[in-house]
Amino acid sequence: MDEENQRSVPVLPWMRHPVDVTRCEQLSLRRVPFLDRRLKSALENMEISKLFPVQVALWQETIGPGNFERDLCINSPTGSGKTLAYALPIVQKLLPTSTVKCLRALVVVPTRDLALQVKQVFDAIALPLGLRVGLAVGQSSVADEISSLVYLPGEEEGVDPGFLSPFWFQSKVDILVATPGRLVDHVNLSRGFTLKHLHYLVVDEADRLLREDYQSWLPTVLKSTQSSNNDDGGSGGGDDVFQLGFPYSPWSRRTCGVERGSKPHSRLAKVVLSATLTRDPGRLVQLNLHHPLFLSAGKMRYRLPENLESFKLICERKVKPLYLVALLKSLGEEKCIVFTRSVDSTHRLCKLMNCFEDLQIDIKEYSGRQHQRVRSKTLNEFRKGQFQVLVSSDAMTRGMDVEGVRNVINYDMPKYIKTYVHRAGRTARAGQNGRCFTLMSNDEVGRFKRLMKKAEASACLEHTLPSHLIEELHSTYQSALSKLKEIILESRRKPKDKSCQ
Ligand SMILES: Nc1ncnc2c1ncn2[C@@H]1O[C@H](COP(=O)(O)OP(=O)(O)OP(=O)(O)O)[C@@H](O)[C@H]1O
Repeated sequence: MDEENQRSVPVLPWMRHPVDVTRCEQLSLRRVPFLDRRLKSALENMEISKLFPVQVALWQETIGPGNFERDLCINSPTGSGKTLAYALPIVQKLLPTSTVKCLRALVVVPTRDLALQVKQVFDAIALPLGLRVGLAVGQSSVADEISSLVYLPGEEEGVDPGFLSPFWFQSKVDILVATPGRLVDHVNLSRGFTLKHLHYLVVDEADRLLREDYQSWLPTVLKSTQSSNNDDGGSGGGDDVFQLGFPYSPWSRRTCGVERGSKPHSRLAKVVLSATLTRDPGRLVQLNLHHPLFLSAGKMRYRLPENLESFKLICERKVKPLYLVALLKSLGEEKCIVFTRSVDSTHRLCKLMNCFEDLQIDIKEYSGRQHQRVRSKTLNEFRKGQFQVLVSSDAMTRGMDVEGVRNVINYDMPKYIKTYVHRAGRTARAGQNGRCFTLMSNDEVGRFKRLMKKAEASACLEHTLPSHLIEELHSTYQSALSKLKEIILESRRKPKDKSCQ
C-alpha cells in the first residue's frame, strides 16, 4: 500500500517536532555569517543576492551552530532552493582543499537529467574555488567514466606505469553527483574508485531513492564508506560559532550529543531531502542516521509553493484532447508541461496533438520510453525555449528545474497527492508565479477534492474556457482523430508488408 494511504503510520520520535523552516527569513548574502568571500562572489555571478529560508536553515545547521553534528532530513516544497541549500555548506566545508584530491562529497539523485542539473549548480560555486565536480550517470561506458573520475596508474607524467600505488589512483574530483545504478557499478567494478574518504552524503529526492532498490545502492554505499563512518574528534568549534551568533536566531542552541573518538577524519554527515519526504520508519532506518534533525516547511507533509494557483477544468472524457488544445491556445505563448498517466499515454497524446491542423504550438514528448540521448536533447531544447509544450510522464520530472515554465497541466489526474506536488512543482519555483490546471470529468471531482485536502495551501478554483473556443475546435478535433487513426493503421501495415516481400 502507498504510504499516503496508510492510516496510522508510526512516526519516528525525532520527526514529531520538526524545526519549522518557514520561521527563517531570507538573508542577504552580506549578512550570512562565515560565508567564504569567493563563494559569495560565485553566488553573485549567479545573480543570487540572498539565501532562501531553507538555505538559511541548513546553513545554520552546518556552518552555523549546528556544525554538521547531526544528520539532517529536510522536507521543503518544490522550487524552494534545496539544491543550493546543501551545495553551499558542502563547498564551504571542503575548503581549504588539501593538495591531494580525494572524493569527499557524494550526491545521489534518481535520474541522469537531474544529476546533470545538480552538477551544474555545484560547478557554478565549486569550480571558482578550485574544487572539481564529477558525474557518474552512465552517459558513457564504465571505463570512460572512471577515467574522468580517477587518475589511473601511468596516467600522470613521470609515474612508472607498472608500479601500482594507492596514491596513483588519486581522485580527480572532490564532489561526485551520481545516479544509484552507475554508482554501484563503480563501487563494485572500477579499480581506484573509493568512497573511503567521504565526509558528506546527500540523498536528494530521498523518498524516490529509498522506495526503489537500484541494485541495493544504499547498503553498498554505506558499507564502502564504513572506515569513515565513525564518530571522531570532528572540527568542533560549535561554541565559537554560536557565540559569534547569527543575526536571525529562531532557535536556541541544541546540544548535539555527538560522541568524540580518536579517528583523524570526521563522521560521514548525511543530508536527506525531498519535497515529500517519507515518514516511513522502515525506509528511513536504512539510512542509519546519526542523531537526526528534521527540518520541515509547515505542519503538513505536503505543501504547495506559495505562488502556485491550482485550477480544475471539468470536461467529458471523450473531448479531453479538445479541451487541452483550447486551454493551450488560451495560454498564448507561455511555456507549459502537460502530464499524463503513463509513457504510452504521453506518446499517444503527443501524436494526436501534432495531428491538429493550424495549432501553431510546438509540442514534444519526454518520457521513459525514449532513449536517454533523445530525452536530454528534448529537455535542452525546451530549456532554450525552442518549443513551447512538453508532454511528459511522471517518472522523469522529479526535481527538474526549467526556467520560465508558467503552467503545468495534469491531462490525467494524479492518483496521489505526492504526484500532484511534484508535477505542480515544475512551475511557481523560486517564488515565481505559476498555475496548475487539472483536467477531470464530473465523476472525478470528489476524488480530486479529497486528494487536495492532503496538502497545505491547496485551494483550487474552477477554470472555464470560452465556449466559442471549444465550438471552433470541434471539426479540427474530428479530423485530428481521423488523421491519427490513419497513422496508426499505416504503422501496423508496415511490418506486414515487409513479411510479404
Ligand atoms: N537564493 C536564491 N536566490 C534566487 N534563486 C534561487 C536561490 N536558490 C535557488 N534559486 C533558484 O530556485 C530554483 C529552484 O531551486 P532548486 O531546483 O534547488 O529547488 P528544489 O527545492 O530542489 O526543488 P525540487 O523539490 O523541485 O527539486 C532554481 O532555478 C534555482 O536556481
